Amino acid sequence: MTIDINRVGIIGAGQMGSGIAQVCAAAGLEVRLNDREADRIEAGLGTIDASLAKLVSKGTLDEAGSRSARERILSARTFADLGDCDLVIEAATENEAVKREIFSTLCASLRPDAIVATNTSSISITRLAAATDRPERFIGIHFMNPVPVMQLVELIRGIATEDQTYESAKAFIAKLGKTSTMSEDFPAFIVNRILLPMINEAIYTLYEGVGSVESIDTAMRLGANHPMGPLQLADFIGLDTCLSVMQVLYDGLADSKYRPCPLLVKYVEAGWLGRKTKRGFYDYRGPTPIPTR
Ligand SMILES: CC(=O)CC(=O)SCCNC(=O)CCNC(=O)[C@H](O)C(C)(C)COP(=O)(O)OP(=O)(O)OC[C@H]1O[C@@H](n2cnc3c(N)ncnc32)[C@H](O)[C@@H]1OP(=O)(O)O
Ligand SMILES: NC(=O)C1=CN([C@@H]2O[C@H](COP(=O)(O)OP(=O)(O)OC[C@H]3O[C@@H](n4cnc5c(N)ncnc54)[C@H](OP(=O)(O)O)[C@@H]3O)[C@@H](O)[C@H]2O)C=CC1
Repeated sequence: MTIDINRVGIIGAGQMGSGIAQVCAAAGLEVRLNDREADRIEAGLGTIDASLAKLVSKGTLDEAGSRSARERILSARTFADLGDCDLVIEAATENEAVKREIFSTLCASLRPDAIVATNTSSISITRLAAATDRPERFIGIHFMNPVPVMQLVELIRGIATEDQTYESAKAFIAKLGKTSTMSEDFPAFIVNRILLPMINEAIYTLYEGVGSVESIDTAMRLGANHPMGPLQLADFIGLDTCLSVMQVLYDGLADSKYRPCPLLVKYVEAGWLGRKTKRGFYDYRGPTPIPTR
């Protein structure tokens, strides 16, 4: 029997957590948004307001729909505030230690029948499940960025995930009006197994001087019809997340073809993480993005 998901908790109010909160609320679900700092939750709510306003200005959503969606999202300062949720989705930083720590403290606050999910881009679902008290009710629910716009959600079962958990997650995604696909639990699943090596290769292309930031992005936008150039997309995803995914691929598949580009490592070490820190392969501090190389 599938569990009908009506109340969703979200941990991590960054670009993904806020987007997931928004689409859940817009679909009529009650949402509790958590982060480790109150100002992060406030910033996440600000992102949601801006995104809802964009949808209203495009005529995709009316004012009343936007207001009622926003009212369905409450701040959750502690994990205890997630205690009445049917599903909790972790969307914190792409770092296994951070996620394991969250799961090891979260579960005691939840109903025994609640489903726990992770939005990880790459990390083993089976390993993360082992940090919970309910591996059979744990699953990967991997949304794409920007969540309000992208149609796909990857579902990834760990070794212990029960059919009922998978079917409940599938029904939840259908309720959001999105399309789910099933990926096996291998490093970075399907989308990022293919997308991130392409982005890493674009960074090598820059590193080796084959082209500038602008020529690489223009080449892929106009020559391969990608909506964003790969370096623009890397900045959009977050260079820290890109590096973490490449490291998971490199460690998990033990193949040198996944070696993270040293230039990517350097940008992350500089704290130039892309749009979220206003500098990456482009500098976003002025009115228009300027290539940094
Ligand atoms: C790393 C991982 O684990 C997995 C991942 O997510 S990988 C990343 C996957 N995502 C991608 O590859 C995104 C690639 N980029 C794109 O598809 C497009 O550039 C984009 C949809 C992001 C923006 O499209 P664009 O045409 O350049 O810009 P823009 O015209 O501003 O936006 C297109 C539409 O989306 C809407 N939109 C964009 N961002 C939005 C947001 N955050 N909230 C609400 N609406 C938004 C715009 O209002 C616009 O709507 P209309 O078509 O109705 O006018
Ligand atoms: N960016 C993308 O395109 C995509 C990302 N993902 C995945 O989604 C997840 C989140 O990514 P994204 O939203 O981009 O990252 P962001 O950096 O935008 O947001 C992460 C948020 O999690 C918070 N956080 C860190 N530690 C904790 C904790 N212990 N408890 C609660 N909150 C915490 C961070 O706070 P602080 O900043 O203070 O550390 C930050 O607010 C990652 O697993 C990522 O791989 C999946 C699909 C696409």
